[in-house]
This record gives sequence, C-alpha cells and structure tokens, in this order.
Amino acid sequence: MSKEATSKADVTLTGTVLAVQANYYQVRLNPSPLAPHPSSLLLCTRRARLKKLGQQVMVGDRVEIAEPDWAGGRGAIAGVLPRKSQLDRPPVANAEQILLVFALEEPPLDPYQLSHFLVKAESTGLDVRLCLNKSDLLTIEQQQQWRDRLEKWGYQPVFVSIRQGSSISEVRDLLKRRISAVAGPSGVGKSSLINALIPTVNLRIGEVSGKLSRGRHTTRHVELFTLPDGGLLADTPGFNQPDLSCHPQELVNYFPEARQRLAQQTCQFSDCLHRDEPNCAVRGDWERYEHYLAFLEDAIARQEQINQQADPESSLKLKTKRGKSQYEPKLETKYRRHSRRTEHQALQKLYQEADESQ
Ligand SMILES: Nc1nc2c(ncn2[C@@H]2O[C@H](COP(=O)(O)OP(=O)(O)OP(=O)(O)O)[C@@H](O)[C@H]2O)c(=O)[nH]1
Ligand SMILES: [Zn+2]
Repeated sequence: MSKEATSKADVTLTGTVLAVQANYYQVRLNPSPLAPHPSSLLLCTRRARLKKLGQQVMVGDRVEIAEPDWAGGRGAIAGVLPRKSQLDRPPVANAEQILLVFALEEPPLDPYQLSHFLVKAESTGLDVRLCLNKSDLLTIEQQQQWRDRLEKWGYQPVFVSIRQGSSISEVRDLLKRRISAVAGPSGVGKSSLINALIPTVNLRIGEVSGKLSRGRHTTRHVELFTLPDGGLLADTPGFNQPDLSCHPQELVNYFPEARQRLAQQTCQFSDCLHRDEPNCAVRGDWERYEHYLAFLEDAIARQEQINQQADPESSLKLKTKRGKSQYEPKLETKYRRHSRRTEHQALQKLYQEADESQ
C-alpha cells in the first residue's frame, strides 16, 4: 500500500473522547473493520497540527484516529468532527441535555436557587430535565404540591429516592443513548445517582476530600461515564455555582412559561425588557416573574460592565445611581486595574503556551 493510501485508511477510524487528563485523551472507538474489537479504548495524544490550529479536544468530541498501536493501546487524534453543541464549564462537546438534580429535603428545595440553576441550564440551549431526589423525606401530598408548582414553571420533574431505589429506571430512560451533563448543588445526591445508574463507577458519597483526592472535581480532569444501556454522562463540577451571563434581552427565553406567553401574544415594543413597558405580554401573574425581574437586574448590571470594558479608551463612564444614569470621568489607563477580561485573556494565553510547551 502506498503511504497516501495508508493514511487515508487511518482517518476512517473514529471514536468518542471519554476522558481528558492533561494532554492525554481516552477515546472509545466506534465499531470499524479496522478495530480489533468493538468498543476498544485507546489512549491518545493530539496531533501537533491540531495544537498549532488551536483545535481544542473535549470529552464528547467525535474524533478521527491515526496511527493506532493496538498492542500498546495508543493512538493519535488527527481530526475533530464538527460539534453539535459545546458546554464550556465544564468543557463537554455534543451534549444533548442537562439533567438537573435537586433534593426535596436535606437541603430543602429553594425555589429561587432552583430557578437560577434552571435558567442557567436553559441558557445552554440544550434540553433540560429535572430530577428531584430524596422523595423518601416527603409525603405523597407534598410531592404532588411540588409537581403541580413545577408544571406551571414548564417542567415535568422525575421524583426519585436513591435511598429507596425508587424511579431510578425513569432517569435511566431519560439518559438512554444521549450525552447528558448532570448538574445541581452540593449534597443533593448527584454522586449517589451516578452510582445507582452505573454500579461499577463507585463514586464516593458525601466525602468531599475523598472526591478531591480522586481528582473528580478538578478542572483539568473531565470524564464521561458510560451508562450500561448506552448514553454518556458528564458530572459537571463547574456548574455548581452557576453565574448567569446572558444578555438582558435573551433572559426571557430561558423561562418556559414566559416563552409560552410570548408564543401567544407579542409585546408592543420589540426591545421590551418586560418590566414596566406598556402592553407587555410577559409581565403578569406567574410565579417566577419575580425571579425574572431579579435576574434581569443582574444581567443589566453585567451588560453595563461589559460595555465599559469594550470601550476602555473612553474617558467617561456611564454610572447608574438610583435609576439615574450619568457620565463620570474615568481614571487614566495606567492607574486603572486591568479589566477582568484582559486578565482572562492573559491567563488563556499562559495556559496555551504551557500546553504547547509540554
Ligand atoms: N434521604 C435520602 N438521602 C439521600 C438520598 N440520596 C442521597 N442521599 C444522601 O445525601 C447526601 C449527599 O449525597 P451525595 O451523593 O454525596 O450528593 P452530591 O450531590 O454528589 O454532593 P456533592 O458531591 O457535594 O456535589 C449523602 O449523605 C447521601 O447518603 C435519598 O434518596 N434520600
Ligand atoms: Zn414585554
């Protein structure tokens, strides 16, 4: 075979990245006549060409493998197929849905915190599923109250008790054959759920230091767990204290019940922020409207900060005090602290250089 023919044959080998640790990628191969057996795992490096192009490789990525060394279980990632979706914190490619886990009790379900997580999850554009754990701590009536309330928010939660092993199969069905990311606050039972879904995983429960030493909750290590009946699951440490970083104008789209109102009626003004504008279709008697207003304030404040950073040479800055806006002089550049954005860019550059020098 000519050299060219060999390399062509190599790139027909494809797989999915299951884990990333430093500069190594664990790849599960797709069935192929070239692979010795289906579901072979290879430990891969990234081709220098991809590094030069700045092509990042994330868990969930579908990749092309070259130079397989079957005996040594090694290979090289030669290409990354186009992504259907991309989560940044944690870095996961091709996820289709977010499984948001909350507890009904211990800790008690806080509607505002739940709303915050839901909006953050919706802002990814992925499907959002809600799983409420520790149903053993609530009566049937109490569960029904939550069910009714959350249905008005636009969600059909799955109530489970991992302790009693109830309704785990419903969650399993939700996750079948899809890439999902699990998110939720601390202590709600995410590890317990993953253990129940994948008995071979054996994550530590309720032991923070144990988890840290295992490297589970560090940003350099992201892993997709393989579910017994197909599907991949990412445990998402970066999602634990979500910060809402959406544009004020977009926020409304992350509330299913507001989306529904907008589908039936439009606001008078196309740039309506749904606060006190006349003839607004969104403002009204729905439970989470208060949450919407609170998140909107944050989004507007963040947007103003971004606008200031986008125009760092302007000698005036817009200040809003008690609803009144006015321009105030800014300090000279050399006396100003570096903006968070430039610090972030500098850090990114450092990471990149460190990566390339390895
Ligand atoms: N009553 C009750 N307790 C549960 C249930 N599932 C988990 N727990 C308990 O909840 C606590 C927290 O469980 P974990 O699985 O560690 O929670 P986690 O969400 O992974 O927590 P972090 O790792 O801190 O994010 C443990 O003490 C579990 O035993 C349940 O269905 N019912
Ligand atoms: Zn409106």
